[in-house]
Amino acid sequence: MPTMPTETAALDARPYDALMLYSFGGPDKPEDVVPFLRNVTAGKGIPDSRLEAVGEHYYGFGGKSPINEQNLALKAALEKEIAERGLDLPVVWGNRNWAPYTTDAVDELEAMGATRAVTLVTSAYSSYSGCRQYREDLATVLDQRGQLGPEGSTGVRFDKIRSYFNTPGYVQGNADAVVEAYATLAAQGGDPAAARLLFVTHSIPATMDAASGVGHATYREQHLDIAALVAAQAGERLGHAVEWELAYCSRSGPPHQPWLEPDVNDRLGEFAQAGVRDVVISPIGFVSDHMEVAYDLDTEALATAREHGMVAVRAGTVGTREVFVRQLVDLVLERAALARGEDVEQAVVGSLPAFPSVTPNDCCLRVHEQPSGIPALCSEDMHR
Ligand SMILES: CC1=C(CCC(=O)O)c2cc3nc(cc4[nH]c(cc5[nH]c(cc1n2)c(C)c5CCC(=O)O)c(CCC(=O)O)c4C)C(CCC(=O)O)=C3C
Ligand SMILES: [Fe+2]
Repeated sequence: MPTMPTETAALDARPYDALMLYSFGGPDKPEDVVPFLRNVTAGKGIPDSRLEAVGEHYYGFGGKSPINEQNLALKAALEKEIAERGLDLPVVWGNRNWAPYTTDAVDELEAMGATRAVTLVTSAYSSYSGCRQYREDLATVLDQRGQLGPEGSTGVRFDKIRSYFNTPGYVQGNADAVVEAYATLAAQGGDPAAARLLFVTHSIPATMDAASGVGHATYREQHLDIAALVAAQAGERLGHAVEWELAYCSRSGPPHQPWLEPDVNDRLGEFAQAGVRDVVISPIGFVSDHMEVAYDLDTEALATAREHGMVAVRAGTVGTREVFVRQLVDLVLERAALARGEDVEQAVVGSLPAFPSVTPNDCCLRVHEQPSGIPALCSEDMHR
């Protein structure tokens, strides 16, 4: 193909002819809640009591999770950024647990004649839940469609961009949101200079955290690495030191099973006991204000803080912030250059290296050294 100057930008996404935005999914209406929860929890050993409670969280929001609209907004923002760069890369959206499902996205890719897609999952960190589970589900769906061979897809090929928690755009987007939250705290009569910064992410079983550390830092370590950066960037801009720590939300699983701790509510209680009155909560584990944020933080954790008489503000998620969307498109182009075999400089921040986009075969298992037997795409053995 001749490289005419007007086509230069458009060629940058080669070999990809589509971008797949791949997310969790959530119910759109009350009738969806139970089937959605069944999809999420099939074979996961989550107690019925927890499922009933989570169902109530959704019903409290009219049976509708905000996540689908947030993904549509992210899709639109990506399309805009892609168009502004003169790239020809249609975006399709699919979810693991609700419509449009993974298989719907594959149908759409086929209908548009795509042959090789680059995948962007809406999880910034590497663990079973944010990395391998997506790759397993994609392989399983291809298998159900009769499109899985020993090296991966025999139909549309799928690559993925690397985990992006330690990229400049992700960290800056979170730091911007934290700075804004400190201003809100001051406007609400809080004392920003005294406020603690409590980062929050999704708790996972301790065994899953251990398994997340094959070939790279664990899920917990990934958070600690960039939390330090977000706090330092925010502190510099606020003009005072920021004391921070990491807590967890949304624990499920049976009570005897260890999950990452402390729980955000427990930690807020301890803060109150220690005389801390002002808190900024930064949900660095999540990319949008979906139910885990809207319920577990905005409803539950903020109520806990109020009960203790604290002034607490929840910082935003990166959502569709420009700095984040630009970063995602940069990562798509970086992945494309890697696929073309070019030498590319991978932008990273913090002390950890760029995470792999073709993972070790035993990357992010549910349990260390216990392969599920379920094939997972985008690994050394299954890179198609
Ligand atoms: C690390 C992580 C993220 C963050 C990364 C990312 O953002 O992807 C995340 C995101 C999300 N989790 C979500 C919802 C749920 N997660 C559940 C259960 C679980 N999550 C886990 C982990 C994670 N989950 C784990 C280890 C379980 C136990 C089951 C298992 O071992 O796999 C359950 C079952 C009930 C319950 O146990 O709570 C639900 C309903 C939604 C949708 C929200 C909406 O609808 O707006 C989103 C974005
Ligand atoms: Fe979850």
